[in-house]
Amino acid sequence: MGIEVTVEGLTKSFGKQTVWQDVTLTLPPGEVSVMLGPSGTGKTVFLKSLIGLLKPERGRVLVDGVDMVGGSERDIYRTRKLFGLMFQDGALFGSMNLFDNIAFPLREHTRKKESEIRRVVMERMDMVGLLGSEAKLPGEISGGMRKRAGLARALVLDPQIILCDEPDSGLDPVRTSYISQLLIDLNAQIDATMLIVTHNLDIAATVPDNMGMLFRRELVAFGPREVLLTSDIPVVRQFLSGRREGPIGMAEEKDEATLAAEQLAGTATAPPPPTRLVPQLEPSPGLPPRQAVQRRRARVLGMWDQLPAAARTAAQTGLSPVQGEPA
Ligand SMILES: Nc1ncnc2c1ncn2[C@@H]1O[C@H](COP(=O)(O)OP(=O)(O)OP(=O)(O)O)[C@@H](O)[C@H]1O
Repeated sequence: MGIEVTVEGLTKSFGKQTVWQDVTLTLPPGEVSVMLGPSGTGKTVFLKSLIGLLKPERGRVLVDGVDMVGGSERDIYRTRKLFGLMFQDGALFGSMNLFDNIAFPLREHTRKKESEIRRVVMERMDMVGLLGSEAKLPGEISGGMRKRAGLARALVLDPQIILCDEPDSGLDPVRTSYISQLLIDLNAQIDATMLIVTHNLDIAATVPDNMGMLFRRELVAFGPREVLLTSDIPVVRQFLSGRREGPIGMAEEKDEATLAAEQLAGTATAPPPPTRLVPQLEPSPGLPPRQAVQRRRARVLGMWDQLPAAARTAAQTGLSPVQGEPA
């Protein structure tokens, strides 16, 4: 099962610019979470802070008993091996074919024999639908294939936590649907804790168990998908409905005058949240059920009293796949 990631009071600045402050959340083990937020709100900086590549000034990131912010370099380096990272562009080496790109972490970090490396690489290439493309160079394949290769490479060290930075960037809607399904299928197969950073509304609606949103240097919300998808927090509504009306402007925040004009015109708010949610994706036929589903069900029922009424209503259908409604 994937490992829990606990973030406590995290604050990151570059010089005088605070990217975000006092971010606190827990990524539940084996569940899929998505972090949303307008461009420039520090989502990539957040991912890099989780693995200790960037150092926040305050707060802790606890992974398997190690603080990825203040722990020793030795502990951080060792714990980083529990993570698989998929960057926006796949971050592949242009001069290496796909096989060698995907084999790279195994050759770098393990003493496995070439025969074993071949077995692992082919298995992961099969998982992401790239068998037969071993000899291709990154420049010879499509953006979607590069992303899948990046994902295969993120998987070779059997990560217990997977971080994906904008898996949809540069992909058409159909390829994005395939990537969404692939992420759910991977979760069913390896039960890893996953955090996906994205702007994509389809991914947000169909993939995660939990969602969060960064805006104006704060974590606006983080919780079960039902809470965010039915939220009436203006910035969350605006983002999820993809409208201009609301607090997010072209330069992230609208100025006071624009907001006041919208209030006057009665266009300041996004439409109300939906009452029924688009169902979350299921693993493809033939794959095992996601183990996270039952754990999450128990977790959400445990916080039932604290959930807003709209989230409870939305959760009632989604949380009762077997029988009976949560009380
Ligand atoms: N190494 C760095 N040095 C200085 N500033 C940085 C550094 N890395 C990121 N930033 C700044 O931090 C802010 C957040 O950047 P980040 O890339 O995390 O945003 P994002 O939410 O991922 O954006 P997008 O959705 O457009 O990818 C930006 O203002 C960026 O310029």
